[in-house]
Amino acid sequence: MKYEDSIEQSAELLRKALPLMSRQTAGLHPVSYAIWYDYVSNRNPDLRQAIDEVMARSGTLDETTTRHLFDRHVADIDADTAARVTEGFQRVLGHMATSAAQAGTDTARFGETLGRLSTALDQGDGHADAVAEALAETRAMQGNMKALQDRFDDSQKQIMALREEVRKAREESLLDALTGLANRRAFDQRLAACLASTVAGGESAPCLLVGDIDHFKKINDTWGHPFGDQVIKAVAAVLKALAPQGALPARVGGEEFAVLLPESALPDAQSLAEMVRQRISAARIRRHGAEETLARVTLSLGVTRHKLGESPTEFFQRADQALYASKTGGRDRVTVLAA
Ligand SMILES: Nc1nc2c(ncn2[C@@H]2O[C@H](COP(=O)(O)OP(=O)(O)OP(=O)(O)O)[C@@H](O)[C@H]2O)c(=O)[nH]1
Repeated sequence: MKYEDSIEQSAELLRKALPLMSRQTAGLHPVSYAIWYDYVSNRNPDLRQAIDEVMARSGTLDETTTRHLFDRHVADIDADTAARVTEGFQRVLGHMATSAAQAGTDTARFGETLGRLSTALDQGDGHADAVAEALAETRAMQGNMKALQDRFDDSQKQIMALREEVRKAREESLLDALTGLANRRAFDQRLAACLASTVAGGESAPCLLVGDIDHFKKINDTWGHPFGDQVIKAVAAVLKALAPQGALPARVGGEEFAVLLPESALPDAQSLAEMVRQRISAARIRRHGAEETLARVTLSLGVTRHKLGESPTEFFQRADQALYASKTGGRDRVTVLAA
């Protein structure tokens, strides 16, 4: 879920979320704010459905359910960021609560003054004084309201900054830091979503390439770990460059890669794997700061096509079997295992 709302949109969503939050038995805190914000924004269908189901069943969200929904549908970010953001929301909402209480006090005081003035006017005495007092009170009230508005605006900005932090953390949690490719977590999520939306028919189906750098341990042992990292980055760059639009190249393990092709014919997936293999085998990776070039780096690959109804694990395992056949068959090759 991405949070890219303008301040105005965010304020509007906040206005919609607050009354919903306040009707629950769970307290008014950042965790409940986060789920109700997503609920009213209508962009998290799974969360919305889950909340609707709980509400239909029990009529309210308690603390445990609120926390559970947050963990499950909103907070897939690391614990440190979640703690920092939670604390930030706490501060902002606390600030807003103080402002709202202050507004209540000011309004009550203003009401009392007007009441007193109205009585004085009814009794017909001290008109001039009463009008002057009313004017002064009105001005003071306007000043207070302006200050209150500024504080709300400030709180909104802080909320936006916190949301941006969550968005970035979430994005980073799906990327492999070394290569910038999708990481295993992102790959698993996309694979599951892709298979869930697959329908029968036609030549096209999800296809999967998995690749593993050959004799990588030897590369590390001979040239050192930093150079091993450089090789991993070079392989990632080839995958990134050759993956067609819509495909997801990912680093799924230390020296293991995968490319998910959501809709492809098996021969096309095979050609892509062959192209990747050739490009890597033809490349010569130079050590940073060194003149000599390295002996060839090669990649073994396995390719398969999804069988309708098959789980992500079964699908991946068959691609892995194909990869294993490439390894045992001599490496630097592509093996295809049809479904
Ligand atoms: N430099 C570097 N090495 C890594 C990283 N992750 C895993 N490795 C190393 O990758 C090596 C994998 O070696 P193995 O699985 O034994 O296989 P291999 O030497 O590649 O041989 P084959 O796969 O059989 O061709 C291990 O030595 C790991 O330490 C990483 O991020 N950077």
